Amino acid sequence: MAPLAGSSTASFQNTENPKPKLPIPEPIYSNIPGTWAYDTMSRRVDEEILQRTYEDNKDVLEREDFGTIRSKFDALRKDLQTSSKLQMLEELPSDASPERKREWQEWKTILQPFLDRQDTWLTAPWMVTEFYVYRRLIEAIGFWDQDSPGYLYDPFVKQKRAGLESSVGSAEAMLAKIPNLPKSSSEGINLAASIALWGNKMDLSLWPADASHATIDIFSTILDKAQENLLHDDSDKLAAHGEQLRQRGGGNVDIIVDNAGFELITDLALAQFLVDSGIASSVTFQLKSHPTFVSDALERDLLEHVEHYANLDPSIYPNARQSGEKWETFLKDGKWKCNEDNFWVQAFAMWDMTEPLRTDLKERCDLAFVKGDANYRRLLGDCKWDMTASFEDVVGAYFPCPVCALRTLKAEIGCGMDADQIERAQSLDDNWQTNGRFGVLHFGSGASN
Ligand SMILES: O=P(O)(O)OC[C@H]1O[C@](O)(CO)[C@@H](O)[C@@H]1O
Repeated sequence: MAPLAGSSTASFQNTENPKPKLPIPEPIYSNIPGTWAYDTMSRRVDEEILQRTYEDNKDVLEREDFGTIRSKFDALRKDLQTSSKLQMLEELPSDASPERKREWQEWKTILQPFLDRQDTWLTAPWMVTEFYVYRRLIEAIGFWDQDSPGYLYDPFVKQKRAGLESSVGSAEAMLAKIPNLPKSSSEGINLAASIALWGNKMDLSLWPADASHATIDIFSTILDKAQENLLHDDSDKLAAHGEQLRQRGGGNVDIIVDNAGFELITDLALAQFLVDSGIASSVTFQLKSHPTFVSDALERDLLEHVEHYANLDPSIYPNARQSGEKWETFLKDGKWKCNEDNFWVQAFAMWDMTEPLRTDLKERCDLAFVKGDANYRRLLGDCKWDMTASFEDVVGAYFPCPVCALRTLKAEIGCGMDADQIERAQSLDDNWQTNGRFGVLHFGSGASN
């Protein structure tokens, strides 16, 4: 089934923000059988992700006081199973805080064009519906409702903890490398970035975690294949920019974080290197404001990861323990900061970044690392760009500051890859766009206005 005529709304707000330099193509829809987007929205989210969420939270979901939450959770699953029409989020109580009202209004802005068209879960753009699943889950839980038994309840905590525990074995070997990386040559920043890039392969929404891998160093094998599996590599540009920041005494670097668990440990390792090398005088972790996409990290996850590592047994995990202690100091000294923002859990294209976040990045941030597949999809507005279209013209042209995307490919979307690399990946692997085997490192200079 082709997308509905006139349904190409990739940009949900009419902001004055700078836009990509090239004409914006159609977004991805999830109504074409055989595509990964279709499988995700018609089956995977309900049968795998929400089913596992139910199993992980069975003890609370079957409690009497969770009755209303359970009904809303089941209703969400039913809506997905029947691909019903989208509906607006529930109205807020009149005494809701300005923050909640604003967040609700932003979702209204996102959803209204598709509510007007009576779109279903499959006919609205994929990015909208996939983010909306998690927002509906948060609504069902009553995550922000102080009177709800689900107040601030994280349904993914069990998986995130398992991911944290199983990260240690691989992380011990990886963290041993970080203090020894050369600080002023491109080799150091390139290896630290490569570690954070390939950390994105270890994604719990695709490959659920269990603690049984806690002593196995799987990641070394992944890193061995890093260069071979990279389909675009701007690490020279990244290193040159990093060196400029280092020479002027260090910049403000942000990491727009993706998954908790092993990937987050690789982000902390990157941030450690950035501070130790003098490339960054401060690192801000941009984190999700509510549980989403199963494994995406909140501030509390980050703090829990740091604490876990700082308390590891030093006779078994000396390097991981030492890093954990160092990370605690960075947080205490204010060299590392955490910032949660609703924008990171919304389906806006990144060129429609909301305020005050956009102005903050524009004025304060000297380099933003954008981690993972879902964030990358948003960089591209989840639109079907020509895969060879330059990253600078698509993202570098509008992003509010210099930007480096570190992504393993998990969705049928991309840009900035040479045709011969695309052909190589196609010939090696039928599922090259979605199975996380291949990665890209893109650098964009950012909009000047
Ligand atoms: O954790 P990441 O890298 O953002 O990956 C999550 C993304 O991957 C997928 O699971 C597949 O595209 C999406 O559902 C989601 O956009």
